[in-house]
Amino acid sequence: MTNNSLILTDLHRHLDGSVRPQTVLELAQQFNVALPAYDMPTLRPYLQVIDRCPSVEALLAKLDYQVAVLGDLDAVRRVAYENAVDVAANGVDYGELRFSPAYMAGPHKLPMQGVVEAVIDGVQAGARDNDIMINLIGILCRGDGQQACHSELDAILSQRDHFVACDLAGDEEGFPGDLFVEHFKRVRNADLGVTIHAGEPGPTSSIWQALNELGATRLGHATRAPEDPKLLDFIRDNNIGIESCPTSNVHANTVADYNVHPLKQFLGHGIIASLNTDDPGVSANSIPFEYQMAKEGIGLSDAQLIQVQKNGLQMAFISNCDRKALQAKKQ
Ligand SMILES: O=c1[nH]cnc2c1ncn2[C@@H]1O[C@H](CO)[C@@H](O)[C@H]1O
Ligand SMILES: [Zn+2]
Repeated sequence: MTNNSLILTDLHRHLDGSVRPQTVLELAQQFNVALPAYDMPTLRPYLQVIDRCPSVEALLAKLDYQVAVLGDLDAVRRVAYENAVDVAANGVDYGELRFSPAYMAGPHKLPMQGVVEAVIDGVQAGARDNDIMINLIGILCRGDGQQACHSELDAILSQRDHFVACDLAGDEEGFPGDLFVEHFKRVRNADLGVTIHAGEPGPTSSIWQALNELGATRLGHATRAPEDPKLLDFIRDNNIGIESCPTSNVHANTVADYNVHPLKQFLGHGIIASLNTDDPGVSANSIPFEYQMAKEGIGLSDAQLIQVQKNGLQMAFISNCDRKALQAKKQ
């Protein structure tokens, strides 16, 4: 389903939502973390979505196991390294991994800057060993509130040169984007890109807010964008990239099924939308699986699948020079 002569990307993948189940189990034993079970068949349904969750919140609750086991900075480095290995194993040439320093540091009260450094270290080593290019996106966890998000941003900016962008994730309805205008001013002043989780499950006003007030040039999900035709036009006319994650949307019940996923409509509207995994640790998905479902479930044509793959490279938070260098690898 993917085209080998084109660069394959995964631009929306939470590093702290992509911890291998086996690693969760091993780290839990290492750090004496209580789990509902210690054998994989019994444990798996707690860690991963079996059919679907009733809501985004229910899906996100499953992620908590993945950070509960991060007992020290070596554990953080390990999951970061394994993330890079797993992205490469998906056949991806260029990946963007995002993570929340506060979410990862929280359970064992690790130093946030140390977490950032350990992630950088692990991802760099994994990318080097697997001959793949990976960039990092820092996440601000909306649910922690304004003050905590400023501290989280401090930790990210302490290693500014190792990031390409910042994102806002978590509880979109409880903590709307208006609370984070100052944070994203700081992000833009640091010359970092902006992508925002919006319109999943929040209303179209949340997407407008991300674009107009936070300065987003990319959107995570935006599954509710089709409710407002003017918004779709705006997204197309301003070359806003949409990071679609169909399996995650079906699992979180923000889209009823693949065959009603808006990706097809985005592409039909001329919007730059790409295919991504979101949280493979809970969804047990991969980039090849997303392309397969885009064809068989969403019903994209072969030409649309090629367009989606090209869109990934076009939307990437990299320079045009890097884009050309990546594409040259394939020729
Ligand atoms: O699909 C999603 N929607 C909104 N927030 C998410 C999603 N997946 C993960 N996170 C959030 O991202 C941070 C970890 O990277 C956590 O805040 C988690 O709740
Ligand atoms: Zn996400």
